[in-house]
Amino acid sequence: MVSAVHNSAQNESAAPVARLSGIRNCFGEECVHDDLSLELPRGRITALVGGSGSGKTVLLRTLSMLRRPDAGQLELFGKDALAVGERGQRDLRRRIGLLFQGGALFTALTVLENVMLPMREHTSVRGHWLEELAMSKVLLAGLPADSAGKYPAELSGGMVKRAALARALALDPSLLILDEPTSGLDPIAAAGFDALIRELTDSLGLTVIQATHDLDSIWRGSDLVAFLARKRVLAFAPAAELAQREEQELVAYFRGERSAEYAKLESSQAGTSRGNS
Ligand SMILES: Nc1ncnc2c1ncn2[C@@H]1O[C@H](COP(=O)(O)OP(=O)(O)OP(=O)(O)O)[C@@H](O)[C@H]1O
Repeated sequence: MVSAVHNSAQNESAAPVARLSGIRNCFGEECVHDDLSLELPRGRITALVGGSGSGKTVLLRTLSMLRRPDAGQLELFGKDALAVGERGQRDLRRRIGLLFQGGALFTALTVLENVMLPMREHTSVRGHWLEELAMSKVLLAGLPADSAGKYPAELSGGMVKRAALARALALDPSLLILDEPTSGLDPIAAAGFDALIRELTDSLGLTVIQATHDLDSIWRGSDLVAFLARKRVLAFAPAAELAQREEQELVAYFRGERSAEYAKLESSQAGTSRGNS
């Protein structure tokens, strides 16, 4: 019995955190995904990229069990997420931290109250322990202690994202799912957010998938890039590898005009920082 438990723990740690295969998602006659497959390796940051409308958000909703696919398999933490029943799904959801576009914080609650909400709902921690635990998440997300008592409207855009991240971390998730976390942030705040995600991934052993259009996040903030096109994950590899591929969508994305402008900016910044050093 002990060794069976041990083996099952070992299997889980070797398996990908999430495995999607043969996924189809349709809205009426229109299918956004068809025969889509993807595996998220443990402890890595995956950037989910693709043109507008390619189905990044729908894929993240599928992965977080907010949307049941029309066909295909979804395995989370080694379990068949579409067959585990309501209670099983609740247990799996607890292991996922979500940060969707806009932050989606409750505006009538302070930052600390927002973070305490999922803790109240899913744990038996109460009283000052609850406050302390929530405070530890606020600090973990890189917010100053005095932001805990503030309302979302009193925070900058970057702080709202961090507050939403603190809430996503509330239940100590193993998988963090982020939908365009740096959109609307200036480049410095965005770089700070990317660095924080990297730090948390490394120190907490998180697995992260983030939909993004941000070239900095793709190149510097991720280990792997899942490129969505033709209703599936057309390619899954580090950005530098994808930039060498010849499929027309990848050429347009990684070697098109926007990329050339980015490369120019990168080399001028590198020149400036060399000049400064
Ligand atoms: N609830 C829905 N009902 C009908 N169609 C939907 C629904 N949700 C998404 N879609 C459609 O699915 C397609 C993919 O949408 P999705 O939001 O996943 O794209 P995206 O890649 O995240 O785009 P963006 O980069 O612009 O955020 C779009 O054509 C969208 O209109």
